[in-house]
Amino acid sequence: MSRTYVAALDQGTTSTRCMLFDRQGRMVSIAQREHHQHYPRPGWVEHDAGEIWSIVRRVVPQALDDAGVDADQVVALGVTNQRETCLLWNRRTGVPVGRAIVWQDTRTHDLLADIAGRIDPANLQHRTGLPLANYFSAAKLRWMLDRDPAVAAAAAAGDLLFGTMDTWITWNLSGGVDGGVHVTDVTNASRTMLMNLDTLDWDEQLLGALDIPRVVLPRIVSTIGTVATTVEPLPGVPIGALIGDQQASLFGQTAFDAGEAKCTFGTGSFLLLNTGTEAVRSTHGLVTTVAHKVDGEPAVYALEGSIALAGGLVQWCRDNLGLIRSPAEIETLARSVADNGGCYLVPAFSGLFAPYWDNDAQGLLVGLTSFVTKGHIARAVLEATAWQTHDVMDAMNADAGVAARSLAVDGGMTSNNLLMQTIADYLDMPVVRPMMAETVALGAAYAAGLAVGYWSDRQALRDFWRKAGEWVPAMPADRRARELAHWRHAIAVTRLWSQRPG
Ligand SMILES: Nc1ncnc2c1ncn2[C@@H]1O[C@H](COP(=O)(O)OP(=O)(O)O)[C@@H](O)[C@H]1O
Ligand SMILES: O=P(O)(O)OC[C@H](O)CO
Repeated sequence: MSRTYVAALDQGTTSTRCMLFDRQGRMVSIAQREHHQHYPRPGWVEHDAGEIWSIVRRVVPQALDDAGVDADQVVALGVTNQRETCLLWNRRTGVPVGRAIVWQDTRTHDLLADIAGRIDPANLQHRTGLPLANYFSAAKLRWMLDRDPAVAAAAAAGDLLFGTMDTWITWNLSGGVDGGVHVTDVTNASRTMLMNLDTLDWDEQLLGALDIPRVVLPRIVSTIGTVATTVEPLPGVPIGALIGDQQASLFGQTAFDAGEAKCTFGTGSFLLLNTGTEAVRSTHGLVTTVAHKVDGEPAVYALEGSIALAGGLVQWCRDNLGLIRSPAEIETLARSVADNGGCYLVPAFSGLFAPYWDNDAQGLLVGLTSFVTKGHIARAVLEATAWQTHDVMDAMNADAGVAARSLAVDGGMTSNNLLMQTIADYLDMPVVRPMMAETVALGAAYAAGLAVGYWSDRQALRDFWRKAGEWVPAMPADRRARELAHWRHAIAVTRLWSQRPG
């Protein structure tokens, strides 16, 4: 009998990758391609959903070809995705209405006050687990409908379909205009600001208040459970799981049980703590979200500290400032100096997310003197990620009522040893990285494999987890306290700048 595999499709903010995993949880192939980032105006970030679908059609067969695997050896496919990014498309032609609006986009800023007038933000937060912010999909959808009355009319008439990237890809994978399945899973739906956290269905009060026609919305399904069968580019494979990428990495780190956490450092950074079947409402600026749901079982929830900009700031140093030629160079540059030289950077490019939720904040670089070199700025760039992680961990500990003892990490930035050490120092706790750093795809594969019985239980998956690196805190407490005080002051100055005259 030929060997079988599970495929994972990871549609991220910067790229789309397809990976194959074997029964031991080992990655046997990977095919990856970047898509274009469109910045048509300040604060606007868009993706071309058609380009993303054409990339999916290339990377899936490529991953199989590279491993010499036939389609009938793939027992299941898991789809994972950048979350709040969303679009509308025509159900008869399959053509998107404009570009997808990306989670980092802030164009809906002025709409937020209007939404706050339609529904009390505290009520909104209780229902959805989310603070009123540009980040989530609801305001983006409202913006698309407001932009063009013809779009609003077509949506109300049922001619358009709405979706996050899991929905768009699944609809296309399962046949598109010829019977594509229009679904999203609970983890992605929990990022739209339209799903009720307790009923796990679209919230009628919110749809009414935001004037969203229910007919455009996908059906909400469980995370783990076959929802459709692929038609192309890989025919006849059960789609066993849909799962938001941060929830997928929680699953890939095998943080299945309440009390287990992880932090992923990619374009942004996302710290998630599994809270079990209880949807814990944060009182410290965190988001309540669905971690996963097995079909027929209660949902498992998580508390999340979302940081908008982490590795994306490193890319900005490369692309906009020309400070470095590759992300890895930021470490070399930062190591050229002993410390930050008094320089602090608050990367509030999309406002400040957790735990501050300041939609008006903009980025800030403070402490500049003639002494400061680009090495100090590189340090400040890395420290910004470390301090933001510190702040969300503080909030997490306060909400959970217990202090975490260590932090499991993954994502592209974890190859930066200086950053990992700085995080251990600032959080004053050990940081551990697993051998398999592609935890997002791994989590989607685990979820899809469990759905079709490829793996019989989760314990087998836990046994695959292997530690690859560990960083232990080595910073004197008085230095940490001094640096923290400076960082807090920089945050305060950022928030003061938010109140600048219009
Ligand atoms: N050595 C490094 N030091 C700092 N940042 C890095 C390093 N390597 C990669 N990155 C950052 O990590 C991000 C890519 O990680 P990845 O997990 O692939 O992100 P995403 O899933 O958001 O596309 C990029 O933003 C890049 O700038
Ligand atoms: O694609 P990533 O890894 O940048 O993740 C983006 C998040 O899902 C945004 O909420």
